[in-house]
Amino acid sequence: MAPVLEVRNLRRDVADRNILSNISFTLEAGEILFVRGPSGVGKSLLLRALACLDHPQGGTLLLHGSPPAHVGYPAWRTAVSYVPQSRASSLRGTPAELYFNAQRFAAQRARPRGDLPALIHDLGLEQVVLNQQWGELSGGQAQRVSLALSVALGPRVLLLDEPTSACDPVSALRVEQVLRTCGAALVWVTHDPQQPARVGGRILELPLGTVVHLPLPPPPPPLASLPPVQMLIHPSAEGGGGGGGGEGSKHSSVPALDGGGARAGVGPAAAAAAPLLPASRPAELRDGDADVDVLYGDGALSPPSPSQLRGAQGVP
Ligand SMILES: Nc1ncnc2c1ncn2[C@@H]1O[C@H](COP(=O)(O)OP(=O)(O)OP(=O)(O)O)[C@@H](O)[C@H]1O
Repeated sequence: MAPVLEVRNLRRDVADRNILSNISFTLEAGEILFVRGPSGVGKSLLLRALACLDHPQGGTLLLHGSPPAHVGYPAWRTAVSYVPQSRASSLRGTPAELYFNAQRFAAQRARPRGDLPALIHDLGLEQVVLNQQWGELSGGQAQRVSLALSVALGPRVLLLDEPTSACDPVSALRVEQVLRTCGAALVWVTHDPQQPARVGGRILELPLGTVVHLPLPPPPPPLASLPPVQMLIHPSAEGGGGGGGGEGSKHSSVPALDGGGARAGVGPAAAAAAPLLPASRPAELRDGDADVDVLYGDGALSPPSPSQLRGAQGVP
């Protein structure tokens, strides 16, 4: 059977400068490939090419044996989901609205979803973050919420650009555990020298593109043994006194989703694409944006219900 993702001799040039060449690897379902290399070597450019957000200057990409043109670009970006390092400053509205709106993309419809409230819990966040404005969230909160939304949308491959860069050490452990068990194959850019050994998998070393196998990691500590983040901030919260978040709140109700008429500014793919989307973006890479226009052109959206957030089925 064809691997989930196959990359052959990928080349990336920017402004007539060659950044990457001859990058090749395959990724099977659920596999983890860390990407390491010095700052500026081309890690983000690699992820963007894998997500078909930018055109590579050479090489072949295959998803289950099919090239992007056969899969279709919106379907490719749905299956191979890029999670940028930091939230796009253009994001408006709340994470719940963004998640709900993303599900209205044609390529996203009728796909199985993960349990978003459970992911929020496992990442050490309170459910209320789903209803806060993006601009009100801290960098670390926004990073984990973005991850939760991306995992809940159930991609085959997650492209992670330093997913723990804004996290405290306990939150980073939570992110690692959620990601390693989420079921998607992962391409994971990291600058943390210990992270690959903690999580396991393989390492793609840039710029040469050498792939190194890692020994099996020790079993991770159970999530329940990690202190909830709110306890680290407010030690007096021990015992769960009414906070409604953190470890004690897995099954606490999702707060009322009062959309308030605010609409998300962009969908996840468009948000990811924002920094490098010149007007001259090739037409074939733009077709996914039609959904964005539909999304913002069709009036006020109903706020998502708790059951919509929870999803009917597990992540594939
Ligand atoms: N839109 C662009 N225009 C011109 N040069 C760019 C563009 N995007 C990236 N580059 C250049 O390409 C190179 C690789 O950038 P990239 O962001 O992929 O590096 P990186 O390995 O992810 O770095 P870091 O670890 O610091 O995030 C850098 O020299 C960068 O300046």
